[in-house]
Amino acid sequence: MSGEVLRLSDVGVRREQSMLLREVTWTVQENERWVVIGPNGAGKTTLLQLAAAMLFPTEGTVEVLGERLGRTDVFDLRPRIGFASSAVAEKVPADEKVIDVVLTASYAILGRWNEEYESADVTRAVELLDALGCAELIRRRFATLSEGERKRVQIARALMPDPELLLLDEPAAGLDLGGREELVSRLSALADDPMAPTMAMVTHHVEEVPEGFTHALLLRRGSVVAMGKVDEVFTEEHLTRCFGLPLTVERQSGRWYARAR
Ligand SMILES: Nc1ncnc2c1ncn2[C@@H]1O[C@H](COP(=O)(O)OP(=O)(O)OP(=O)(O)O)[C@@H](O)[C@H]1O
Repeated sequence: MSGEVLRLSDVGVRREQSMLLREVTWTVQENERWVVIGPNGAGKTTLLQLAAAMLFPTEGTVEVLGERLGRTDVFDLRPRIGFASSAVAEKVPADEKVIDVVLTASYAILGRWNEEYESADVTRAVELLDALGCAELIRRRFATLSEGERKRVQIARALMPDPELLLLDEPAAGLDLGGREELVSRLSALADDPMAPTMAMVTHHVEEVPEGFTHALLLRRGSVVAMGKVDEVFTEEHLTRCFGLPLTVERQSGRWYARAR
């Protein structure tokens, strides 16, 4: 794999008359932690779905973990990728127990049936839930959890198969201030963990970028506005262009803040 986890070359995604992404070229190296940021409708989820091998490009090429989409069996590739998104969470059966939401990721399925799990799998699921502050939720039904609790369980599920690439689509969406801050701090700890997989996270807000994230890609209307090291990308000029309004941007104690000028 030569240290390269993702390579998109001149990628376009077309749906009917619209280009959801155009001429996107993006490379992610092993151990990098990326944030993909942009306004509503910029194409962030579309980009993450390509990285998750859930979508094929209309133009250009996508290589994930050394495998070229269109020339590889995505059913072999997907278990190597941890993907947490509200679209995945919506597919969890209403009466599924939290422990099973995490355990079933070993088979890349949603909804426990008659599969057998080794005790090592159960131990790993419990440890991951514990690390994400969900130890007391293990026997609860997923449908009864709060939004913040669900987000943390989804991240535990995404980590369960020990993925080489972890993709998080808006992990802090819908959380209150306390929930957001707790999640950002857990993601920051994960970003600092040298054993954690390469990561890419989608968000609308620079305030949600955890300390320890190394790179950023700014998207607007399907095109890349800027990409590279976070410090070089999160400038007033770039973020103003990305969100289409004049912004003041500050960094304090490793976190970023933006407001309209
Ligand atoms: N099947 C489709 N046909 C036409 N347009 C589509 C289709 N799917 C998505 N789009 C449009 O593509 C654009 C990009 O969608 P995408 O979900 O990737 O954006 P996003 O940056 O994740 O947005 P948000 O921040 O609002 O979640 C949106 O304008 C969306 O309406």
